[in-house]
Amino acid sequence: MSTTTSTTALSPDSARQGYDRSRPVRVAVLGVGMMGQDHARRLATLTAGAELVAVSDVDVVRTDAVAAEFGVRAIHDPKAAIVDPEVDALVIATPGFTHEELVLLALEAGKPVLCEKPLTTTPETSRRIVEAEAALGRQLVQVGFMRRFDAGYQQLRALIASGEYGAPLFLHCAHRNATTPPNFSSEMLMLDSVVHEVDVVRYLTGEEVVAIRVIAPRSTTSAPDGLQDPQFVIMETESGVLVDVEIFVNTTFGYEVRTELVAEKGQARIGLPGGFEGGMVTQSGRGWGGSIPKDFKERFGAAYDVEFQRWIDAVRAGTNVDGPGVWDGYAAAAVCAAGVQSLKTGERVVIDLGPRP
Ligand SMILES: NC(=O)C1=CN([C@@H]2O[C@H](COP(=O)(O)OP(=O)(O)OC[C@H]3O[C@@H](n4cnc5c(N)ncnc54)[C@H](O)[C@@H]3O)[C@@H](O)[C@H]2O)C=CC1
Ligand SMILES: O=C1[C@@H](O)[C@H](O)[C@@H](O)[C@H](O)[C@H]1O
Repeated sequence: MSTTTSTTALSPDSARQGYDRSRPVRVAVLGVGMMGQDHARRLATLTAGAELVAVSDVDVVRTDAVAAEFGVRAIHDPKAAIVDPEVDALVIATPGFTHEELVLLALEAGKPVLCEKPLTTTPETSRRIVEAEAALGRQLVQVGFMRRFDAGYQQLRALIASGEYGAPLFLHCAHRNATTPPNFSSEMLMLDSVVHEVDVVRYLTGEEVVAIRVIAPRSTTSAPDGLQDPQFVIMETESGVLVDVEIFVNTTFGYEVRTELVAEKGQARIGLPGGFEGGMVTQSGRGWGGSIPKDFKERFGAAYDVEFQRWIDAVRAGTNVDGPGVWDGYAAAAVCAAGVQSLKTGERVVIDLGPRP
């Protein structure tokens, strides 16, 4: 049964003390659109040690409908959900531009957060979160860069780290979506989509991205008017690994995320049909073929599952984060902002992250 709460009394002391670890972590999901509903289902049905207790969305009709579906509380004011004494931890799945305010409130309430990517949409706002968490003196915020939990990316990282193939030289990436939601802007190809490759490059190489250039080729006729799609992104890491990303978000046919490593003594690829996304390659008669995932929920479904389980395990263990944190979110935001600048000017833009608190 769902109940409706519009405001809840602040209880910062009890929230700061953490929760009773003998029971499941009581989680509220803020923003129950496409991803939030998927995460709510994950928490309600799959993640061990978690209990979905509430959902909250500025769209109150949606809040009530999703709450009723899962039999949890509908909290109409997302800020009230953050300080609710019966909520131990939060998943933020609202649009990126809302993340700063919600994450800062969660930090103030002393509650662990799994915030969907991007951490925020500008380096300045992400930096404020980095500083707020540093001032608190403990990690509370994990960022939803789920590719770090994908078996393919984990294998590729281990291969690079082993040194067996020598130093990495190039990473060739392709990131293709079938279609985009309404209002998807040219900047969002960088801020919403390539932000994943920025994180992947940092995760795979263990290096920061120091420069970026974005080239705007001819646009596909399948893209809405005015949308620069595709784009070609070139990044350089600290040691000079060169990364190219074809970002193409209106392919019309399906979802593909590929990464190819070229190293001194070997090469490796992930994301091809039959690879780690679970696709199958078939041969029969005189034909061969495979299937292409429909979208990220299919391609990275297992990665989101692992991401959530490890996050809940970390919250139960009191470490709160087991994956990318606020610095990773900030670094990605800084690279993406430079990418947006480069898209406008066509120039190579150098990135300076400044000191890490
Ligand atoms: N990791 C991944 O692969 C993916 C991550 N995302 C990320 O997930 C987040 C949500 O994306 P979608 O689900 O696609 O968006 P969506 O538009 O489907 O849902 C967002 C929901 O948030 C609600 N909302 C807006 N402002 C709010 C606020 N201040 N407080 C509470 N609710 C608010 C909206 O009413 C809506 O229901 C974004 O950060 C996006 O970048 C999205 C797709 C895939
Ligand atoms: O995060 C995601 C979306 O927001 C984004 O729009 C897609 O391009 C990504 O592939 C997906 O993982």
